[in-house]
Amino acid sequence: MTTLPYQAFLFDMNGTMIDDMDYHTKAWHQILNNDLQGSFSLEEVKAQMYGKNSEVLARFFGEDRFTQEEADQLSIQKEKIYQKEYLSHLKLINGLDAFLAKAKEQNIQMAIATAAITFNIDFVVDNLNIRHYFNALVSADDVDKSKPHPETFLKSAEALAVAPKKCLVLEDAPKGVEAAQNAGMDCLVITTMHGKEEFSQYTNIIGFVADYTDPQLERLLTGEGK
Ligand SMILES: O=P(O)(O)OC[C@H]1O[C@@H](O)[C@H](O)[C@@H](O)[C@@H]1O
Repeated sequence: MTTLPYQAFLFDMNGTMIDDMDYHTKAWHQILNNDLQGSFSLEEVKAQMYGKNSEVLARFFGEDRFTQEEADQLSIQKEKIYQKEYLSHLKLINGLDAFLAKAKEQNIQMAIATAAITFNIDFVVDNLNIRHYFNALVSADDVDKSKPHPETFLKSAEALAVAPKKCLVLEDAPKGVEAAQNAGMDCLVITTMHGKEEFSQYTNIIGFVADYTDPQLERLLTGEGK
């Protein structure tokens, strides 16, 4: 029997399972500038919007600007804008449906490990009818610190009862790859929003793919090498 290189796949969600990061950038841009009277460019927003929504708000306006309640309200407000704009475009990245089905057949444990709140995970998994593929869902609501802190990935590995070394993280963002590296996990990068050159400082990357039809992915499901 061939041994598979990884026992678990930990999927980042936004930008990795669905190609929606432009919609997050625009929703943040609207909240930060129109509702909160900031003056941030789309480029600044794109570079700084990683992690939990409360962390993003603190990064732009400082730790003391909002109470937890205000931050939670702004977070929901931002996700409602995002969901309304993105809904008619919502679909899995090419080839992911077949990849999930094959991984499930091979008994690979799978989790969604995201900085998004549960409200957005539900929006994605229920509209796309893919909840049954996942053995664990770890959201912003489940961790103290989000990416690049390793907590999201370590909690996911723990929930699946798989050692970090046996987990492969699938990510699209540099801060997510950094979180995987901090968790002692290998990472496969999906180049939806960030180019290969933006990841040069990381040592845990096993490959770059544009989508899930890339033949490189076969070896993860067949056990031929790592
Ligand atoms: O960890 P993931 O799945 O890439 O999600 C990240 C995004 O999740 C969104 O909900 C946040 O508002 C974004 O700011 C963040 O970049």
